[in-house]
Amino acid sequence: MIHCEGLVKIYKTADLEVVALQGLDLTVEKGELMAIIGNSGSGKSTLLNMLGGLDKPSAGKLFVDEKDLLTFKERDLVKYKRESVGFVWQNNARNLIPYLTALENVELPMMLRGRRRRTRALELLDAVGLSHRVKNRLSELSGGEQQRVAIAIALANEPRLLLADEPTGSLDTKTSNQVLDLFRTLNRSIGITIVIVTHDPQLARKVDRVVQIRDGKTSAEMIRRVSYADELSQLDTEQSEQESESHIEYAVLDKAGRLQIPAGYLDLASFKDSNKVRVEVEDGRIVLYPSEDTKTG
Ligand SMILES: Nc1ncnc2c1ncn2[C@@H]1O[C@H](COP(=O)(O)OP(=O)(O)OP(=O)(O)O)[C@@H](O)[C@H]1O
Repeated sequence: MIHCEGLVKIYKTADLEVVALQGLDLTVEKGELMAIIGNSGSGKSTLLNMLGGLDKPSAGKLFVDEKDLLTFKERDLVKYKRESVGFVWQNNARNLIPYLTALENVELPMMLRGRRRRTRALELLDAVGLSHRVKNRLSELSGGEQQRVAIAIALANEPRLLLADEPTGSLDTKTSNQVLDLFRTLNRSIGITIVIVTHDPQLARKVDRVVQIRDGKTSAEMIRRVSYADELSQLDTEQSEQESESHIEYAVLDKAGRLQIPAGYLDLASFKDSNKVRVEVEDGRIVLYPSEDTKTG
């Protein structure tokens, strides 16, 4: 569904250049529900903007649904944004119009495409669990309910890809969980591919795969050992796993053979004061040893 290779984004301001993405590789399968995590400034929103066609990469490859976004003309981008992707933002003022009802808010993007709307808008509001609130103005809804309307709007034009930037950032834990469960339900029921950018490790636990970005590059991947549905059923029978056991962490090995050692591992005394490691192959494994240099001084 998504294939990025060596993606670079440089922002040029009056007197400086910021390299927000530094050769990022990422593949997302069709129908995946995945999260991108990373510290502030690591490049998460930049990546999401590239995936959504809101901004153009400076270099690299970016294919979504086998379409090469780097070759898109302005007209192709408008069509892509309108038909292929849906967005959900943390700040739902970006998605919603407060003085319109929930129903009118969902109808609006469909009107812009000249489509049959009322029935579909009602279906969408039902799908996000808001059939009892269709006539309420946005200003009369809670934060979680507004975010559900935002998700219904994002789905209005039947996109194949849903991009969410900190969608639970302004919600309390219980409401965040409900919104996340909704993402999961939609992912399973309509098979839509969902990419969520987040700081929230709890949110990251609820998806099948988490990709970590550091300094504009993918640095690690956590892949769920047990499906989320299985984990929930285990919770019911009180055989819950430890948090740390729900995902396996992988370091990312890039095409040039570069590997980023996970944060914390290099704090081991034997590795701490050297910028070299000895690399050996043993029984089909690649093993890293502290370099001899450290021992000899
Ligand atoms: N329009 C822009 N012009 C100049 N620099 C930018 C622009 N947008 C982002 N940057 C810079 O690019 C880098 C990556 O920013 P980005 O917003 O993608 O990070 P992020 O991981 O989403 O951070 P956060 O979690 O704080 O939102 C930062 O150094 C940021 O200051």
